[in-house]
Amino acid sequence: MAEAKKLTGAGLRGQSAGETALCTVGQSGAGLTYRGYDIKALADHAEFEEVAYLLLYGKLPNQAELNAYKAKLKSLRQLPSALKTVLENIPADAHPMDVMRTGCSMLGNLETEHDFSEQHEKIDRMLAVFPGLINYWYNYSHHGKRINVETEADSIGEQFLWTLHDKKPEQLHIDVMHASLILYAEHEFNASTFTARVCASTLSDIHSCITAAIGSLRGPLHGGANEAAMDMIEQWSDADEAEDAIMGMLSRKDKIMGFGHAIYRDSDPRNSIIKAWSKKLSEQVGDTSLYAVSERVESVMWREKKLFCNADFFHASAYHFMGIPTKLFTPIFVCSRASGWAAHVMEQRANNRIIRPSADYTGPDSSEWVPIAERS
Ligand SMILES: CC(=O)SCCNC(=O)CCNC(=O)[C@H](O)C(C)(C)COP(=O)(O)OP(=O)(O)OC[C@H]1O[C@@H](n2cnc3c(N)ncnc32)[C@H](O)[C@@H]1OP(=O)(O)O
Ligand SMILES: O=C([O-])CC(=O)C(=O)O
Repeated sequence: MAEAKKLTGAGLRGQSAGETALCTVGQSGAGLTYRGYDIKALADHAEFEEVAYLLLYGKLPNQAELNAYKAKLKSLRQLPSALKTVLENIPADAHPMDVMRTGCSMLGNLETEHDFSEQHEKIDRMLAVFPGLINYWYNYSHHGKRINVETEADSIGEQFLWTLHDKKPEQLHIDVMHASLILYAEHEFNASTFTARVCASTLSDIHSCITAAIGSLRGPLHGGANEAAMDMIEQWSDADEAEDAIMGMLSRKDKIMGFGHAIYRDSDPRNSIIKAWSKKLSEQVGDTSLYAVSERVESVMWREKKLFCNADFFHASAYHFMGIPTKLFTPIFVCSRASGWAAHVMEQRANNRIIRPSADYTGPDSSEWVPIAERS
């Protein structure tokens, strides 16, 4: 069994900041479980909605419960017209994560959570709405098209692809989306989830918690790494060119996006799963460079730095092969992680104390007041 990574130093590394029954990350150096279920079993066998239900309702659904849950999510997809108006006013060059953040916040204005007894309703609504929300904005701002978001799609992943391309997606792509959304659904006290929990600890409303988490996920050191990885790998036309470029980046001490992890030591268990899907998709589209480039970057990073791909790296090529524009990669992460964030918000609310750590003061001992006219 691999040893767990030694966790010390800045960034609260290695400090327990609370309890959770939702997820374990890297306890044996590599593993990932949601409520005790291994990530590989979930990604191999479950639909995303089963996993969302597991996180949000505490158990795997039976068939009748799953059918009812999916039917409910399907019935909650429509976008309020005031939300459409807001989306239509956001420019095409806005960052799609800013669109998600604004869209979530606007939904909170229109359908405010007045009482925690409404939390499940509000969460299900967000899960149902998010794919259509981002793709409504994308299609309107980029193609001048007002799409119908009330599709016949059977799942959240299918809904994302359907509303993006305005047509029913093929089965392989739906299968990839289930696996991808499952891999991204939950990850213990990562930065965005912790953000959601800090917000929840003030007894704020669910839309504020999720909006805050979206802002936190946006950064390239967290969810934004899948887009940054794509921007990097698409510059190279073959594996040798990629190797030369990576060697140069390492010599300049550049960060290589999609590699490394705050908790895992020698692998991220999500990588081999999304990598296998990326390979399958590359074969389907007849790709001759991007997958080979990605594999070479992976082997050079391990050879040179013992750094491994995290969940984001092979998501880049997988999403690209499905015709998803790079700027929409991180919003897909939101469509998935909203389930984990919301489960953490509910867990925090159920056993709450306001999160308020201390700081080690490093400023001056004492400063003497100087009237404004005498200041330099
Ligand atoms: C879904 C997700 O959010 S997964 C994470 C997505 N983020 C990325 O892919 C961004 C690239 N990766 C990183 O920036 C980091 O690995 C993080 C933010 C994920 C983790 O950060 P940390 O916990 O501080 O990393 P860690 O302590 O393991 O770093 C050890 C050393 O490896 C280096 N290192 C870590 N990751 C990378 C990388 N991707 N490229 C180059 N060097 C790296 C660090 O700079 C550090 O070097 P130093 O000791 O000389 O300062
Ligand atoms: O756990 C982390 O720090 C980041 C991560 O992989 C995730 O949120 O999925």
